[in-house]
Amino acid sequence: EPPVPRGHWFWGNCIQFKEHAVKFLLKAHAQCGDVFTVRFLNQHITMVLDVHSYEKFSKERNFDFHEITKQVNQNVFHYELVNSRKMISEAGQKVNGRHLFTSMENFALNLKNAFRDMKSGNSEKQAVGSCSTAQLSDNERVRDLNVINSSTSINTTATGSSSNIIWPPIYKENQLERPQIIPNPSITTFDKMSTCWHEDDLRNFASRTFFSPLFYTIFGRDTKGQDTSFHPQVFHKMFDQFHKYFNFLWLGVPHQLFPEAMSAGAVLAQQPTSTEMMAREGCSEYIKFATDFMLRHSQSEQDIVGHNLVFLHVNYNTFRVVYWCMYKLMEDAKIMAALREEVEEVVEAKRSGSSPEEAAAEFTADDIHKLTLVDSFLKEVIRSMSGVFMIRKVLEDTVFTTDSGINYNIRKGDRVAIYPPAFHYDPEIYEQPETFKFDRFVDATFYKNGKIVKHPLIGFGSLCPGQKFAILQIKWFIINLLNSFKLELLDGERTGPNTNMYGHEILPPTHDVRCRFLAKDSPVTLTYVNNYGSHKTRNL
Ligand code: HEM
Repeated sequence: EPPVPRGHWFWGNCIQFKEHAVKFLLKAHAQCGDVFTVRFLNQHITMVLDVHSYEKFSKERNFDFHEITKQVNQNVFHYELVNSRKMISEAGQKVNGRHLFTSMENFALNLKNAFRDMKSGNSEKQAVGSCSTAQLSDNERVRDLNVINSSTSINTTATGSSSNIIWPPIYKENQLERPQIIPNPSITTFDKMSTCWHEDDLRNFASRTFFSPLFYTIFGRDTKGQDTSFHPQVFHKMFDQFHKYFNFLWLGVPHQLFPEAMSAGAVLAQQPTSTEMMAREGCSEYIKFATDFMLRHSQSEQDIVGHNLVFLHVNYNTFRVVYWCMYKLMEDAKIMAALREEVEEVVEAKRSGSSPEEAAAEFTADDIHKLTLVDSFLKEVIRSMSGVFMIRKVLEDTVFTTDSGINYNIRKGDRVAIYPPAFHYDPEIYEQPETFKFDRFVDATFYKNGKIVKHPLIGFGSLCPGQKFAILQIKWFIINLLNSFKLELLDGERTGPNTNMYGHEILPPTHDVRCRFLAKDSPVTLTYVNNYGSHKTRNL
């Protein structure tokens, strides 16, 4: 049986893990070997800390991921997905193959709009939604969404005591009784932001340039063009608040202990009905498929709300990576200069038209992937910031044979995990793992125990269906960002990953930083070209 590292008689290894998961696991590995079992209160997780055993681990049929997602869905988002294996496997195809390119095309359009709005000042119109108390149940009536119109802050508060707020909200059987989201008339416009530098919190800047297009790519836009509480900036703010408690919630600690998470959850539950959602312009194929699937399996509107939030939750990882990309570019002038040079060179080579106004450059997915420094930089961000478990439930007593041929008896009912951050910070695989080296992955091969590591970067686990889409989105964002903006940190502003949050797919920062940015004059217009031919053209 795998050995067990020493821990507290009651907490097990909780405290060591919370202090610094990677340091604890690397130390336990040195003492116990490649496979050992840690204990969190009464839950046992067997860690397979051998990078060469990754494929065997991923392919072991008795190690099941669905039991884990079921736990997250129930404990955090309060719903159960009927026929979940089929649903995830079929929905996952909606962001892969030819769908990858159409999804990307939608994202690129939304990104273009977000950048255009940033420059014209439109993105600073913060839509504000509040529920009409006449239309709401008692539980919903206590929520009042106040969004302060400011370039730097959105303040969403729930009036009434938090104990009045119920998460998950209780809907009546009639699906039309879902909370109505009403248009909010208070919209403020701001001056154009071109021609001068603007200061902002990095989260806010990243939210307006990246989270907004991400949100619209998933949920589309209201065809009537109404601004409501179902708005990217409101959801971003609330998700941030909700996510702080994610590790506790999925382990099963009751929501009631976290009033802040409950009030955020109550706001996040205010979504269009499934019919309204599917009619939204640009609603993703993934959401449409999943909603239709769930309706066919007689799932409730509340279940669909829960699923929408799970989907936003997985996409939120992409936002977190983008935050770190922006930060790392600004933190080191050398990195900024090197990536800017690579992007400008490619854009210049591709640009057409003689005057700046006519200048345009087209990129296919292949073109995007050819930028080797952008590629390496993104991998380095994922290496240094991922915090996720690749965790499975053990369905049957299993003899697991590591790559080096050692057998371990793994018990049915336990959990078993690979911990990618422990590989990502293994000094034998990565020289000076604590140092951020943006070009680390250029033409690089990594070794452990003298053998090539086939999968040195495991930030997406083995099952994430969104990996290709996320990578393409982020690279395209970086190219557009460098093409359109100059950006820098304000003096003395520094942050780092919050290592108390290991367990999140991508670590959040310990605190936010202030930055300033300047929209470039007449940047080259960048267009993403769908390799498979635009679905928009095909539909004509
Ligand atoms: C940088 C961005 C992302 C990161 C770091 C990330 C990471 C992960 C990880 C670590 C897992 C668990 C996989 C495993 O244990 O083998 C996962 C699962 C999943 N991810 Fe992602 N992900 C990202 C973006 C996305 C996007 C954009 C989508 C959708 C378009 C997505 C959809 C999913 C889904 C549906 C699952 C659950 C799969 C299942 O239940 O079988 N992810 N992701």
